[in-house]
Amino acid sequence: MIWVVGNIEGNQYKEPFSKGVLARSLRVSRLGLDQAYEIANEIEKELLERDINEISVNDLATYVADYLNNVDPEVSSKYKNWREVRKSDEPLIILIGGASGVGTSSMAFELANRLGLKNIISTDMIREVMRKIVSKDLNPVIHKSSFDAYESIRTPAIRVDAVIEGFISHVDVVNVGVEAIIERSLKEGISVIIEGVHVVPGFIREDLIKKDNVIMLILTVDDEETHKQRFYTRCRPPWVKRSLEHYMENFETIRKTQQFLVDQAKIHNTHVINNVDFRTTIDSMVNEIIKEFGGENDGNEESGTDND
Ligand SMILES: Nc1ncnc2c1ncn2[C@@H]1O[C@H](COP(=O)(O)OP(=O)(O)O)[C@@H](O)[C@H]1O
Ligand SMILES: O=C(O)[C@@H](COP(=O)(O)O)OP(=O)(O)O
Repeated sequence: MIWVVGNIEGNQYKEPFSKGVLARSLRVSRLGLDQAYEIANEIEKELLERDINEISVNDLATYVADYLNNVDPEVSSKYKNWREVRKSDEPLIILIGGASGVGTSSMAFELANRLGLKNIISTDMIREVMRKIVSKDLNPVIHKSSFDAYESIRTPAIRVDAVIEGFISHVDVVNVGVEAIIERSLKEGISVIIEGVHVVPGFIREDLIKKDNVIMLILTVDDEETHKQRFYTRCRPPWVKRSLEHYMENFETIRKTQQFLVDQAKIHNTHVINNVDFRTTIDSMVNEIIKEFGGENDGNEESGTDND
């Protein structure tokens, strides 16, 4: 057996080498699951052949990076960059916004897998909790979808655009919950991905969004027809209870909310990714995250673990 030795706040710990843990940490470098396991397997074999039965986390990381360098230097560099990011004592707060149907939940799930993060919070669920607390009479807009919230605005104000006004009122309320999750995650040191239509540039408090360990990404589907198709695929499985009709009837207003999100992203310098191809989107997200969190590789490995 090989023991991996690490250090947390001056305390040494030892754990058995796990191919599963190593394979998961390799996935950030765009390796498929099979290839990641294969490489983890090979590395274990090599260590055993060299009679290494105890290795520090840092030495293991260097070993892995060197091994990967022979497989593909780009993969090795991604691995090293991500480890740089994980050296930080701060949790990562990743916010993924996008209009209904563009793929925020699918991409959040995939990203969590790639980065080995364990917490994903959907803003739809935050809204659901709020609906139990705030009655329909008191705040009708959050009892609707973001894109048809305008139908329940009570005040007959003079509106430039009712859909956007409804969207803003809707997001503004749910945003209180989003901020609470960010605050709690920062306080507890828990990395989290928060995803959904209620993640909108310009809405989250400046002091939170400006933190070095908080990043926001906006997904879009620029092509209308592709966007429409996403609702078909999403509603196809027989266990899905969401009505396709609801989204098709409101498709134009959903597109309007997307345009609003893009405009807001421009104003607030938020990165926008056109989510067409699954792998390209994930790669762009990983690259942005590594860039934002200062993981540019200088080639020097020191400390940190991958198991957040
Ligand atoms: N890049 C992509 N390529 C193909 N299908 C995708 C992609 N991203 C998401 N989808 C599919 O589109 C549908 C909507 O995605 P979903 O994650 O539910 O969107 P959202 O949470 O933003 O409403 C799902 O069926 C999902 O599998
Ligand atoms: O309010 C909205 O726009 C959608 C967002 O959810 P996704 O479509 O992004 O999952 O929620 P809905 O009311 O359809 O449950």
